[in-house]
Amino acid sequence: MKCYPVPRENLVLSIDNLKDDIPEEYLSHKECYENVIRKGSVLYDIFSELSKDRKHKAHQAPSNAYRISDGIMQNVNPFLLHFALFVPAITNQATPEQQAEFLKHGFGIIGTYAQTELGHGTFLRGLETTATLDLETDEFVLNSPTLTSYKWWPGGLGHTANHCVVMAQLYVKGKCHGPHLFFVQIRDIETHEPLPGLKLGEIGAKMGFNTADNGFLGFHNFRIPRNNMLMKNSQVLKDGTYVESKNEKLTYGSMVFVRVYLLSDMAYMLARAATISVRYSAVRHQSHIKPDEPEVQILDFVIQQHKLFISIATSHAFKICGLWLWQTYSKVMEDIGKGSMDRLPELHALSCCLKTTSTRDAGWLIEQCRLACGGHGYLMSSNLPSLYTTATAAITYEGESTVLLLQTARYLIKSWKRAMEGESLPATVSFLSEYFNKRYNKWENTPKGIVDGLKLVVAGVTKMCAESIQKHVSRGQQYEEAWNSSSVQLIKASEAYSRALLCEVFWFEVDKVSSTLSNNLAVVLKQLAELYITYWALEKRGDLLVYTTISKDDLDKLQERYEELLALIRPNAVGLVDSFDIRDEILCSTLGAYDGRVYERMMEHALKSPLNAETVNQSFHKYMKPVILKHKI
Ligand SMILES: CCCCCCCCCC/C=C\CCCCCCCCCC(=O)SCCNC(=O)CCNC(=O)[C@H](O)C(C)(C)COP(=O)(O)OP(=O)(O)OC[C@H]1O[C@@H](n2cnc3c(N)ncnc32)[C@H](O)[C@@H]1OP(=O)(O)O
Ligand SMILES: Cc1cc2nc3c(=O)[nH]c(=O)nc-3n(C[C@H](O)[C@H](O)[C@H](O)COP(=O)(O)OP(=O)(O)OC[C@H]3O[C@@H](n4cnc5c(N)ncnc54)[C@H](O)[C@@H]3O)c2cc1C
Repeated sequence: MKCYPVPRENLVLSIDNLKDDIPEEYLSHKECYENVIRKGSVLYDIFSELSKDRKHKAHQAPSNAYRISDGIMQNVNPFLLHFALFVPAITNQATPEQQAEFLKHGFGIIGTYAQTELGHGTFLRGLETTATLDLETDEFVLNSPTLTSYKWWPGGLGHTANHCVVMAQLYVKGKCHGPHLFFVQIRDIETHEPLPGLKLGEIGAKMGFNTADNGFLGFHNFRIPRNNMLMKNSQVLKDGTYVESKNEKLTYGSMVFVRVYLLSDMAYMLARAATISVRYSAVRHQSHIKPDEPEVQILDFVIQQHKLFISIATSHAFKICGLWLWQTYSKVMEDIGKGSMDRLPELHALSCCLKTTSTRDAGWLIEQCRLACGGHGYLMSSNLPSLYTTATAAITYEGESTVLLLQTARYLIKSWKRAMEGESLPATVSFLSEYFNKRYNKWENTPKGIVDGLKLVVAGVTKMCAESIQKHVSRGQQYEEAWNSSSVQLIKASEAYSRALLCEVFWFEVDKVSSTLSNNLAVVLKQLAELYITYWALEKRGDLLVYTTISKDDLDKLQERYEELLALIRPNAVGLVDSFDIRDEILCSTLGAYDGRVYERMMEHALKSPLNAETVNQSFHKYMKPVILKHKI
């Protein structure tokens, strides 16, 4: 990701009107939205001034913008899609001339990415919005032919964005050419009124993400210039000639960008949850270990360490793997720019399974951090509930988890077949050839031995899937039916692949840099990486017993080593979460503040509840009192 000058956090955090007088949980749905627009507009203005001052492309957010925005907003920024998908879609899918035209207003326009419809989110080839070329007027006519074709979910679409990139089925001279992207203005810049021929609104309250302004959009004979189709990969000429893309999947490139980004995003989500729960566990004293000694810090309970240290390790795993995946993405994008798309399928497969595993793990680990804080973790003021609802939305958006794992499985099966035919494979799946040629080692109780074992599981499950598909086909099913019949195992193969990748990249990246680090830092990072790998070896002991030569004795030794690692990490636990360096104003947690004044902060926050503004609420006199007096004996 390009590094732009970043607004120093303390500059942004010092701006008075970015502070909230009333905690957001006490605002109405509408007040919440208006509050984030107020704060988001201040940020938007800062980023705009910042980029103009430094002659940077005046439409790209600084690299730490997301982190600052998350903290200031204390919820999702309704301008997020402008930066996350609208601008990347234009810069990746439009010609240079179109980019200059569409982005000439820089921060003067606010966009979103309108792909999902009421009736379709996963199956893009089933999208119903149409864009039909009118040769006479040199325009496309956009329509939503059915209720299910209404765009539904795009962030910022309800009341914030005035432009969007729309995914619609392209029709030229009566022929459908499949989903293509179009640049569409949807509101008047001055008045913000929806343009004629459009039906716009927000989709209603959600489990979380309630400030994202997810909206709906319907088209009725809405006209845009022909040049508004993003034409970098495929074109429609003035005479109606359709020039197809070298690879129709290039249209989906913007989704790969966000999936790659989400690994780092989840690292940050987990860093926050771990900071809150570990610091709280150092402050909270509860119960005894030795009956004749004072109550202990709950962080001294080994089971509490088991619940929390995996989150510290996982945050580092996702950060390191996120950087590795970003480098892969950047290289593949560079290759595509030079006309080679050889590695696009590999990138697609990697981004699908790593996005899924990182978002799923972030979800259950944040929940585990919440539960480890007892009742106080259930308070909104702990910020753990909001972290949970924000993180778990990512399991669904940008590609629903099951569907993406099946995409990776598709790649594994194809790679397995190539291995059977003796073809060479990319490094990320070359272990399939080694397995096929029976070139693998006896179990070793070392991080490398565990990584090799996890790869053997992937190969073994992939082989089992290939055989299952073949079995169903031999019984008369079509390939697609056989694929569906084997999908439970196919998901398992992808999950195993993703876990092996995370363990391998985490361990070897840490091992690679450890010689450049101070001894103390190298030791602690290696302890975290070994904890992560050993944790997952124990979690996946069943598969390891089936597919490797691991023994019961090896597993007992791994369990012992795991518990040793918990004890080794315990003295550094608070220092490790402090090193995430997340300021209180961004952490937004009564339980996780740096000064440890948990109980005072909890009471301060409770007193901000509007209910505590008076000792007796009016409802007593209006409703309770008559009933109490009536039944008073
Ligand atoms: C003011 C201050 C603000 C500061 C903010 C700063 C912000 C900074 C940047 C932050 C960036 C990110 C932050 C994250 C926030 C995100 C917020 C929410 C965003 C949510 C957005 C969305 O949800 S957009 C909609 C997402 N939708 C999807 O993902 C749809 C999923 N479905 C699909 O991808 C496809 O339909 C499918 C793959 C599932 C199936 O399609 P299809 O049936 O056509 O595929 P097949 O299975 O038949 O396979 C066909 C072949 O195509 C290959 N393929 C498929 N997809 C891709 C792809 N994407 N890339 C490459 N190749 C692909 C597939 O492999 C098959 O190939 P073969 O096997 O060779 O046939
Ligand atoms: C908070 C949030 C923000 C969002 N923001 C945006 C946005 O900005 N822009 C945008 O365009 N979209 C956005 N979305 C929509 C999101 O991309 C879709 O919800 C997502 O792609 C899933 O599609 P769907 O909701 O139609 O679920 P479906 O695809 O209908 O999935 C429902 C179930 O069917 C299963 N299923 C579907 N297909 C298959 C298959 N082939 N094989 C096996 N099982 C299958 C799924 O696994 C799932 O269990 C957002 C969604 C959320 C929750």
